[in-house]
Amino acid sequence: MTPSARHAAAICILDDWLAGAPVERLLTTWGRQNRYAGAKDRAAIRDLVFEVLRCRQSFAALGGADTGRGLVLGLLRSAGADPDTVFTGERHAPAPLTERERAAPPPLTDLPEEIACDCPADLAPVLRESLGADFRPVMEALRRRAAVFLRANLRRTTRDAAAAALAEEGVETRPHPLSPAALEVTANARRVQQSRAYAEGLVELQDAASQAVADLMPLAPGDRVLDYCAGGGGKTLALAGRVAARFHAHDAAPERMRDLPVRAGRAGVEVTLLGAGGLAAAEPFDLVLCDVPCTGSGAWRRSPEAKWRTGPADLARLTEVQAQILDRAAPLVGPGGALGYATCSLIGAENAAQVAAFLARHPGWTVAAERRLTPLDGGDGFYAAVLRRGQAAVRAGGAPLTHG
Ligand SMILES: C[S@@+](CC[C@H](N)C(=O)[O-])C[C@H]1O[C@@H](n2cnc3c(N)ncnc32)[C@H](O)[C@@H]1O
Repeated sequence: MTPSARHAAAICILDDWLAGAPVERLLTTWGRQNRYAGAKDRAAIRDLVFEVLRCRQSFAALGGADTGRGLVLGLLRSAGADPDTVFTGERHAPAPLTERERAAPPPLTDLPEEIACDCPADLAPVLRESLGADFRPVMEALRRRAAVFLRANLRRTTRDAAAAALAEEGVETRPHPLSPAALEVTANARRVQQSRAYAEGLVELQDAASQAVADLMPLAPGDRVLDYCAGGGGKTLALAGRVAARFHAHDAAPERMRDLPVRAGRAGVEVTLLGAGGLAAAEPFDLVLCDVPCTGSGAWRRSPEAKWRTGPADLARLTEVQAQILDRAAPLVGPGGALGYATCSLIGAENAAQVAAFLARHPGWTVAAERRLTPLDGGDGFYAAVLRRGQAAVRAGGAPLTHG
């Protein structure tokens, strides 16, 4: 496909997305309906669509319309490309620009801050309040594509040996400071899943901040561990990469754990899946981690669709679910054990305020460790806390914590 044809495909997909369809379904359907397009074309179209979604508001302003054409025009203008090289009207290319579309766009510096930095209007107040002085730089960081991170499976290899194995297959990486297991892919990320290192369980795809969250959880050999909101098991496997313990995974939607047995097999770890009925028989645990459902605002670079489809009503519903999960998980923690709480959110109501509300409902629990990460730290935005019954509070680095 020519670059123009790829942009034309992105315009169609974006129009359908604006009409309400989910982006992943649109991309899959487009691929099925256009079999002539090769893997490189599909990847390029996906990249175009995702880049637009990360910057929807500013691109709509630059392109003069919140439509597929307007957004792609805004994308080209933002990149300093000449739109006439794409909007040629030739076969499979978008129609030439109209006079109205040719009108000079407003400079980005003249746009309201929330539009210029692509912050959704509905959640802007809570994001501003939660991020303080970091609001603008974090929102700017969320406009850019996220790096690809790997977690070296330290039960099978070292980080250096995993990097060397990947390099033999052309995948270049460098260590990332957020976790002792984290590697940032610097070249040929698309080859990772076909690599031998991946097939043999030496590495897993996992954001570096997500790894840092797992690192914060207290864990000793032989511990009984429950990942209460396990989903695909990213956190379970990151914990299992640290020590030989007894790992259990649960999820209110058990079908979300369907890939976990295969991933655990590849990593060489054993994970027992527990349904709702199995929890009571398996407790108590030394660590119960609640990686709760959240707005995902810390991961909007990877899931930019959510940025425009999550609002205050979702936030209210999610904070209720988060509180319920903590209340249900806390009794599963045995004496001397820990309750872990994690979100990939940047919003205080889902993070420190959620933990503070739990402490208010459950006298005797304290915060033993806490960490807040934003994309300015390199990975996704995450919040994590470790709660214990009746212990003095210390921050992850050892400094005392105060809670209002
Ligand atoms: C953020 S995702 C988990 C991601 C996963 N821990 C990982 O690292 O790959 C949150 C998960 O919580 C599950 N969930 C939602 N409500 C729940 C509940 N009441 N109890 C347990 N799990 C729940 C969802 O099905 C979803 O899989």
